[in-house]
Amino acid sequence: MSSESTFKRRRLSPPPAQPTYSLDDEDDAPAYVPVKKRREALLTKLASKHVGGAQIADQQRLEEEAEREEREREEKEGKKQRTAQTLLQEAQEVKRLKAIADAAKTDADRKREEEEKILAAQSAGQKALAGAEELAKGIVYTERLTTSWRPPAYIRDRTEEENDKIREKFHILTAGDDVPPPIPDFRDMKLPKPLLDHLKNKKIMAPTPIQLQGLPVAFSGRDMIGIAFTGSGKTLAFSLPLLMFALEEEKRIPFVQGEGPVGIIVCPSRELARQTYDGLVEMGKLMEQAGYPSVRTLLCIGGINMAEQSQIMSRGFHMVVATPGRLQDMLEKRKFGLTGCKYLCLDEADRMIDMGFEEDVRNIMSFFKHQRQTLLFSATMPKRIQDFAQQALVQPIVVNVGRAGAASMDIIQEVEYVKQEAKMVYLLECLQKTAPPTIIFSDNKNEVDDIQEYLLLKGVEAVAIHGSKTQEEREYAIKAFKTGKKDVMVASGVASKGLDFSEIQHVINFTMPKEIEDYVHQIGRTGRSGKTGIATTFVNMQTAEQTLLDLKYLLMEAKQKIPPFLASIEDPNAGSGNLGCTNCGGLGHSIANCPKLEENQRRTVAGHMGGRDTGGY
Ligand SMILES: Nc1ncnc2c1ncn2[C@@H]1O[C@H](COP(=O)(O)OP(=O)(O)OP(=O)(O)O)[C@@H](O)[C@H]1O
Repeated sequence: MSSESTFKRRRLSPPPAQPTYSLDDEDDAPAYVPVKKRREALLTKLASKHVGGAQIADQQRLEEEAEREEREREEKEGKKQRTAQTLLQEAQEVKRLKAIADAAKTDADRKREEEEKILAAQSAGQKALAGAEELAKGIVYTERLTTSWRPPAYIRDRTEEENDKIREKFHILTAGDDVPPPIPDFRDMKLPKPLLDHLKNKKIMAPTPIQLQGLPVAFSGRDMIGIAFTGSGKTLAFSLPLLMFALEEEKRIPFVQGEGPVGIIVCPSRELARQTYDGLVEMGKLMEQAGYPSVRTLLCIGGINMAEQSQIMSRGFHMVVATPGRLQDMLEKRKFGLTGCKYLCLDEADRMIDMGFEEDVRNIMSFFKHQRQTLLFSATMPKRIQDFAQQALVQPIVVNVGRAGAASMDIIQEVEYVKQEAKMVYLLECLQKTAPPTIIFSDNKNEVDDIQEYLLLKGVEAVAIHGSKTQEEREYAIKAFKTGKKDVMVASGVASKGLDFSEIQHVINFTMPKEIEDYVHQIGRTGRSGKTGIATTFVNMQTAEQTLLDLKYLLMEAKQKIPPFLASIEDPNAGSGNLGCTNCGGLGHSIANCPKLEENQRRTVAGHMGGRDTGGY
């Protein structure tokens, strides 16, 4: 029932009189009083008074004032109309200009926009790289961590222009806020003397570019993405800060059973983890001999009996070097926790994610109970991975030495056309190019075995590693090759990624890897720490044209000889401003036809069941 039917609406008091305005009360006057009326009112007012000279002046002033106000009001009204008109015109103008711009857009612009969309779509389905718990609880760290480390005063006093000059000299690009200064001398990094002596003994006299900028960043506690060529000394750039941090913590309060670690380095392969572990143990021992506190490192990789590590576990340990699978397993079984852990480094981070360890990494991150310093390192770091990894980092600094995905300039790259059936025989001839040691790569486990068998038959001392070999077999092979007992190692790419064998003379890619990033990592086993090496790659009809195009551009970038059959491949995107693939970094294609995208999709569907060697981790 409506209230109207019950109650008669009745006016109880007379309506308020129409508001009247006086000139004395202009402040309260919300409505317009025509100037004519105002003038009349003013004259009436003045007429009622005695008119003297001053009053006439007053009158004139008041009249002028009234006129001015009128003018202003008219102007305002006009402006309002004009504004409305202008906005409309503006909108039309914007539309017109956009149409012109659209028409003028080059194919390259349109392509770039298209690529950005593909990249965005790629990332859209991707969960942020952060711990599951952090993601679930929406924990976001906004403040960067700080440490007590400071560069010496004379370095702190350098101007930003001076710092930029140093970076320029070493071809270092940085991104991020408040980037710590580059330090081109180990002595200025406040390293303890035994460590400085150790570096000198290893003929490590001056920091490499990734070290001279990466170490100050890491010592300062900052999150970081470090990108530098294969063999450019990245391992030291993330191992030294962890060692220093461990020493500091042990010095503060000695660790007992059940305590630690303070930091973790995760590597994509067991061999790479062992290599990093060996380096840390060596430096730790050296420090202990020099009277510094004892710091302990746990190796946590698949294929080894963890009982061997029980002695370390029983004393409390400071550092862990691990592969993702075994580390996750240990954490889930509560063999140790990450409550006090503040340092996480992912070596070959992009590889790890590409190899399908993304979920494992996320799980590992969720065992951290506090904010950590997170560092990602690799020779190749496609933008896709950088963008996605940024979510796990706090105000990160990107340190980039050369283009991500570029090959080391210390490698002579030779690409040869060899028919499939002629490969084995030609391999023997190819081995003569240099003295040993030589590494031969193949992506296929069976082919690795076949090559080794053939070489053994021909009297070549060869060992082999791939994901299906037992841990003992792998360790034996690496040791025999490293110590020079064997001249040749035949390997699947994954099993030997990131391994630092000293003085490899020659890398032979028996099969050109489908992805150019794999090629960069594989040839990167030679030409390390400033020495020159040779890489020979066999290609033939079976090599995809796009892969060949990527290779052609990479050779061009590295100023290498381009064989005629590569030179003759035409780039369908030539001249369209193609800046390479934002997904994998390949220069010969765009993201729209990136082989890696296809591979990722295939892997998602197949659940890592492909025949390709994933290293057995
Ligand atoms: N400042 C330096 N001066 C000379 N040699 C160095 C220096 N730093 C490291 N090295 C040596 O260079 C070699 C390669 O280093 P490292 O394995 O760290 O390279 P990397 O950048 O990790 O390569 P990859 O990407 O292939 O894993 C090692 O033998 C190391 O001892």
